[in-house]
Order: sequence, then C-alpha cells, then structure tokens
Amino acid sequence: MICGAVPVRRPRDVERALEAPLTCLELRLDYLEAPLSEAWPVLEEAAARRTVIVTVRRREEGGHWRGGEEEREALYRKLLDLNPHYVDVEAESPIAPRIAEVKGRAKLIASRHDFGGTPPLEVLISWAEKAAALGDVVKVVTYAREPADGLRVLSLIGAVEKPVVAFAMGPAGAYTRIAAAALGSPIMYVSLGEATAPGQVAADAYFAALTALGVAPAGEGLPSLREALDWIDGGIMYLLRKRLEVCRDMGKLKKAAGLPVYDDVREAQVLKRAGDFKQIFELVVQMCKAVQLVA
Ligand SMILES: O=C1C[C@@](O)(C(=O)O)C[C@@H](O)[C@@H]1O
Repeated sequence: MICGAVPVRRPRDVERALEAPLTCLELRLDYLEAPLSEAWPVLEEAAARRTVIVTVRRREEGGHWRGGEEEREALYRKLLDLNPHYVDVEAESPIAPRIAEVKGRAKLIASRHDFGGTPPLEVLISWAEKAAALGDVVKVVTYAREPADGLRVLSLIGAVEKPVVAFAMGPAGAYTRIAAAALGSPIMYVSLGEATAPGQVAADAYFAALTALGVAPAGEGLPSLREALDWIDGGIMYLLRKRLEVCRDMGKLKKAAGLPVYDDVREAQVLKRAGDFKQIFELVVQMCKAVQLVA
C-alpha cells in the first residue's frame, strides 16, 4: 500500500491530499495549526474515502508535536472517533499501551523512528520485537548514514511474526524505499508535495520507479488497471517535469556560452527516436524550447 504522508496544518492540506490518486493517506496531525474542530469535517471525509493512518508524531522521533503528552494522548483518543484504519504510535512512548487499549477496530502501527542513524542489528531486532508485542503492524524507520545501514533495517522485514514496515531515511537509504516494497513491506510512504522525512520520494517518482521495476500493482479488473494507469501517468508526469528541469539548466548553459537555443539537428534526432510518439514529442520539444528561452 502506497501512503501519501500529509503534514496536516489546516483543512486545505487534507483537501489537496484527497485529490491525489492514492488509496492511502497518513494524516500527520502533529503539524496541526488550525483548531481541530475546523479540520474535523475534512478529516471525517478522508477517513470515509481513503485508507487512513492517523498519527501525532512526538518530537523525540522527528515529529512536529509541541504540546505535552497528556494533550497528545487526548488528541489520539479524539482521532480514534474517526474510525481510522490505522493509528500510528511510537512503541517507546508511555501513551502507546493506553492507545492500544482504546484503539477499537483501528490497527495499531507500533513504530520506532531514529533520525540520527541506524543502530546495530541486535538493537533493531529488539525494537521490532517490542513493537510486535504491542501493535498489529511493526514499523522501524532509521536514518542511513551509508547504504549498508539500509540493509540492516531491511532485514527486519519478515523477522517477526507481525507485518513489518522497515526502511531507511536519507539519500543513502533511498534505495530501501523501493527494496522494502519489493520485500513485501505492507506500507510505503511518499510525499504529495512537502516531504515529512529526509529522502521521502514524491509519489509520481515512486510510481515511475516501481512501474519500471515491475513492482507496480497488477491486479485483475478495471479498478486495478485504472490504478496501474494512475501509476504510469504519475511516472510520465514526473519524468516530463524532470525533462523540463534539465532543459531549463541547458538554457542557462547555452545563454552563458552564447549558444542558440534551437538545435535543429538535435531536435530531428529526438523526434526520430520518438517513433510512434513523434506527435507527443513535438509538443514536448516545444515546451522544452520555451523553458530554455526564458531560463
Ligand atoms: O514513519 C514514517 C515514514 C517517514 O518517516 C518516511 O521516511 O517516509 C514519513 C513519516 O510521515 C511516516 O510516519
């Protein structure tokens, strides 16, 4: 399940997230600035229309919560009135066992986040075991200082009885966001604009990567095929935005070197390579020339 991580400061943040072609949203209420009463209607709408994870991430684990623990627990208890599919609480926090008692039908994601690094494997396993004793789903997310750190975190997937979400944050851990999906991690987090963690990949980029690797959804029937199209369209839009960024950089270099924007020979090569997509690429080339002109 690919989950859009939403920093919920005000109702509009949730309204925008509901426009994304994602079936799952993580509502990060530790960011909340508006009164809860003002956000409540759209939170109810989100819980009715999407698979929703609610969480109020504490500061010690990279969250934006600035209040006290009593207030945080009260907010969690109120959020459970939304009947969310999941509630995510840090396994280490004193409130976790109490939330586990009152969670109702919501599944508890017992989580552990280390934004400072990635501990030795035995420590990671102890975190996963503690979380498995408390929650329905285990989540361990650390920061990779080097690529090898990610391998230790990924090894938690399948290491305990409960489903495990495990990957590493940061540039060195980026590959684990793909590998974890391939290894069967049940929930993966993507950004819908503002990332909620270092190394978090934009939804469209994630679609492109998983589709390219054959890890995109391939179910039966129209809904699954429509989801696959959403993923492919997202990947196409991501790569087109990337192409425009490269063209803007090219425009700056050409201007500095006194070179013309238009290069007919290069343009002919691109359109020849486009084959059956020549008409589409004629428009793409026009867009890319336009951004070079104003670079
Ligand atoms: O735990 C996670 C994963 C995450 O930290 C990430 O790295 O994408 C983003 C958080 O919002 C979420 O609660």
